[in-house]
Amino acid sequence: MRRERRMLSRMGDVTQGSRSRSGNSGGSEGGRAAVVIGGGVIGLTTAVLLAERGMSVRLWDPQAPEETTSAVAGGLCWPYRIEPRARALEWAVRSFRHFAWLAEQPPLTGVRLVRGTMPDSVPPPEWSALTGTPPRAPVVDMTSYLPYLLGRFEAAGGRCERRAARSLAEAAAEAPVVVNCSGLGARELVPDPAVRAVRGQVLVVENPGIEEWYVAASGAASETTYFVPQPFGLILGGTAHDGAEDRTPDPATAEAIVRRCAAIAPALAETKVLEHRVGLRPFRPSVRLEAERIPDGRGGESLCVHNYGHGGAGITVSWGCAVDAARLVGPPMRTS
Ligand SMILES: Cc1cc2nc3c(=O)[nH]c(=O)nc-3n(C[C@H](O)[C@H](O)[C@H](O)COP(=O)(O)OP(=O)(O)OC[C@H]3O[C@@H](n4cnc5c(N)ncnc54)[C@H](O)[C@@H]3O)c2cc1C
Repeated sequence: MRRERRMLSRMGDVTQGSRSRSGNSGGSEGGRAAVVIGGGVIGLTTAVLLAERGMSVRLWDPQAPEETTSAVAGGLCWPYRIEPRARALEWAVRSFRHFAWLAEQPPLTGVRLVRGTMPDSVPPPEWSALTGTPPRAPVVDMTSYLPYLLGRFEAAGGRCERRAARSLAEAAAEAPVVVNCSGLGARELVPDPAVRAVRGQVLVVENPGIEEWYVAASGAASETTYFVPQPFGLILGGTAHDGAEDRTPDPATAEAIVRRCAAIAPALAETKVLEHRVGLRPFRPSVRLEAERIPDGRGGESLCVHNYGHGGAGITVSWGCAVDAARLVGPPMRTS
């Protein structure tokens, strides 16, 4: 755990944030208390960081991690379908460093550094400097990684509660700090009409021996062609349909994905399909990562830090965004 703290402090000093002027003290054992809303990769990562800084953190989500959009993701760390580009790149670069460290313990974390090809895109120099040429990027097995994050959160004293926040005020009534990582749920919770779903469909197939990832995806195209090797099979993708919300896999779409991938790797034409998956990317024209003060329902105020709208790159930017969210939360101990 000490090594993890050292690693995070190298990513950015998270103890120098602004001081809270919260009227709601609600801490435990002298530390400040927080409710994190949302247990996908964004909420879990942020909750880990806050709990490891000594805050008393409760994580609210009516769903288990394996039911989230985060569990559907291909798991390749690459800044795709996320805005604003420049900030996303900074978050991705900082996250890369932490993922590279997690990749030193792949069976535990589910993170590996894997070589691949992206024929259609010229990555920004900051990204190429990290990934090399040809690129070697983090590939995250979400079936291992989400439980790893959960274990790390609980080891740091965090508590998971299977409950939905009906409003931000409900959470504010229970803690001086609320961190809103509700993804697509922010549409209703905030409410924020700028958040919209970008539907993605993928398949998991038996891997005929492919060890490198391949991605042909332009930012705006609704059909992409990619495969990502994972320990449980090869993920084939994909689609990106703006505003579509049907979570049922479409057989014709699945066939078209296999055809496109087989045009690149012919062995994929005959491979056995293990699973169909659909997820809704929580897209926003600009990720919302900022703080505001909200009423706590008792005449005081709580600090609310928003961290949502990460579109097609939530895993890729998760650690960088969590560090910025922690800065906005401020120091772990109560100061007023
Ligand atoms: C097909 C597909 C492939 C993808 N591939 C990649 C990839 O290779 N690399 C990458 O970086 N990204 C990828 N993504 C994008 C990535 O999955 C998302 O950006 C990421 O999962 C967003 O994480 P999140 O935690 O914000 O949202 P989610 O995982 O959706 O979690 C949000 C959680 O908030 C909870 N919630 C909502 N409202 C409330 C409330 N009122 N109270 C309590 N809880 C609430 C929900 O129940 C949910 O569990 C992919 C997405 C899809 C669909």
